[in-house]
Amino acid sequence: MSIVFDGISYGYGMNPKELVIDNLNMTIPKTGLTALLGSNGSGKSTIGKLMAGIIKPTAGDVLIDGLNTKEISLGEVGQKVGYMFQDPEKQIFAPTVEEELSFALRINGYREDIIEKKVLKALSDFELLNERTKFPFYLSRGEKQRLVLASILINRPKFLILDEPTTALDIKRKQALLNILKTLLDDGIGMLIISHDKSFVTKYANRIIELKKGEESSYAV
Ligand SMILES: Nc1ncnc2c1ncn2[C@@H]1O[C@H](COP(=O)(O)OP(=O)(O)OP(=O)(O)O)[C@@H](O)[C@H]1O
Repeated sequence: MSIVFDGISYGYGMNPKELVIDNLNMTIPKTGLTALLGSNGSGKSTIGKLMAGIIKPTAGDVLIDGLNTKEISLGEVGQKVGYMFQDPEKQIFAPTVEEELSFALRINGYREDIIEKKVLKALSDFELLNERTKFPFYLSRGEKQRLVLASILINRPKFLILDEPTTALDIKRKQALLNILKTLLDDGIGMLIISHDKSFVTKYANRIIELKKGEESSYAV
């Protein structure tokens, strides 16, 4: 079980000389924590989006458990890989916290009593019980982030990509997030964390990938 980048190139523009990722080959194990580090603009978020199937490679293939992201739907990728954007606000759509949590379950046809149970557990696990009926826009940044994480995890993906999860979190909130991630890792959920915050990610990372202009050098820790 792994996520494989097989000869991946990606460019946002039409000019082939302006590739952000140029013939990248790497395998990311489906368990443990992989940290993806690199300077601004080196292509970290682009790699995250390629892994989550949000964008498709210009050349090469991204294989998730052997399935090519070009050949499966975004929904199918989403059942395997959850992706938390750099800015959590960009992925909150529902008018209340509980509807944000139940949205995907309803689409996937779960019974109402099961949805109720799952939503209650998520609210409790992520300390959002008091926010249940609130308009998500008014939540604090930390609460928004917990809501997004809870909404992703309620669909039970096997792998999680977190893009700069510690931006704007204070030390207490960073520790709270680390505790959540540690529990997920112990439950066997694999993770890729994109970050500038080396001290945060290296705390639990099994493997570090450093990106330099779309080339990777990786080492185990
Ligand atoms: N939607 C887009 N359209 C055009 N160019 C883009 C787009 N998104 C990213 N880029 C460019 O692609 C390059 C890589 O961006 P990416 O966001 O993947 O880097 P990053 O390593 O995550 O950067 P940061 O650490 O600043 O978040 C940058 O030069 C960026 O300007």
